[in-house]
Amino acid sequence: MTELMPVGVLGARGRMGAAAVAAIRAAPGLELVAALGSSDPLDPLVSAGARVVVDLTVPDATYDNVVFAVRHGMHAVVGTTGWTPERLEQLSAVLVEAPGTGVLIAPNFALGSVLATAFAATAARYFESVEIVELHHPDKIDAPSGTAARTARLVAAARSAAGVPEAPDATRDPLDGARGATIDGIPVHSVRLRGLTAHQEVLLGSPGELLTLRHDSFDHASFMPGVLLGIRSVAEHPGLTVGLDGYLDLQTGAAS
Ligand SMILES: NC(=O)C1=CN([C@@H]2O[C@H](COP(=O)(O)OP(=O)(O)OC[C@H]3O[C@@H](n4cnc5c(N)ncnc54)[C@H](O)[C@@H]3O)[C@@H](O)[C@H]2O)C=CC1
Ligand SMILES: O=C(O)C1=N[C@H](C(=O)O)C[C@H](O)C1
Repeated sequence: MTELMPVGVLGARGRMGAAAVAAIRAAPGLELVAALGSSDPLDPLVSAGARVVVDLTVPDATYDNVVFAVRHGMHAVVGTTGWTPERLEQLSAVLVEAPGTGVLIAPNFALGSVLATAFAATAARYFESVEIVELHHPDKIDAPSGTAARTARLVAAARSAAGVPEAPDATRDPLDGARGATIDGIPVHSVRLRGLTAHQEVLLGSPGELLTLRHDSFDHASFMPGVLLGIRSVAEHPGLTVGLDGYLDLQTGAAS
């Protein structure tokens, strides 16, 4: 008989956590052994024998949760936002002490979003201007979204590698916030609106043309295939992987 993979979920009573708990329960080959909330200690992950911990909590808690998992020999699949380049560096140092342990930090588990970000990075060097608009439900606590931050960083890196000059912008003395936040030189605008779930547009403009790359998650179901792929693949990817694209061959769409 094939052994089931024991999985623990942190943030199990949140929007994403509750959806992940249901998806794991329904997934062949996986066994939910712990479903913990904000007031629970983390020890049950260890006593229940979780091999993979899924973190879907809040930016303030996620780093400590992941370090706990790694130090106890568990792999981690993380959807929580708030991972700055400095935090990622700190986590990489922790992982050096735990060879063989894998951590996936995935700002977005929806395949369409992962593809849209990759397309944006590919297109970025060919346009004079790039701006990002992300639109979410008003219960989201972070802004800009983790997806927008990662998209901006990848777009900026691609433009810098190709030697693209700064985007033109004649604005003088704007009202605070009018031009959005700036991540690595890319303007990012955040909308919070009742009725929305998770949406992003990358606008790429050159004289006489506009390319819009838009992705919409209408339901948390969009994230679950990516969560399950992360759980099933993380042990085969020791060290730190940022972005679900690290587990995909985007040329063929297959899991690597
Ligand atoms: N990577 C992806 O595809 C997605 C990522 N997210 C991100 O996931 C995170 C959670 O989002 P939602 O579920 O919408 O938020 P939510 O607010 O509905 O859920 C967060 C849950 O975590 C719990 N929590 C807080 N601290 C905790 C701790 N130390 N241990 C255990 N549980 C703790 C809260 O009580 C709450 O139940 C956010 O950072 C969000 O941006 C959301 C959707 C998709
Ligand atoms: O909070 C959310 O809802 C989402 N958070 C992630 C992010 O910040 O990018 C992923 C998705 O946009 C939904």
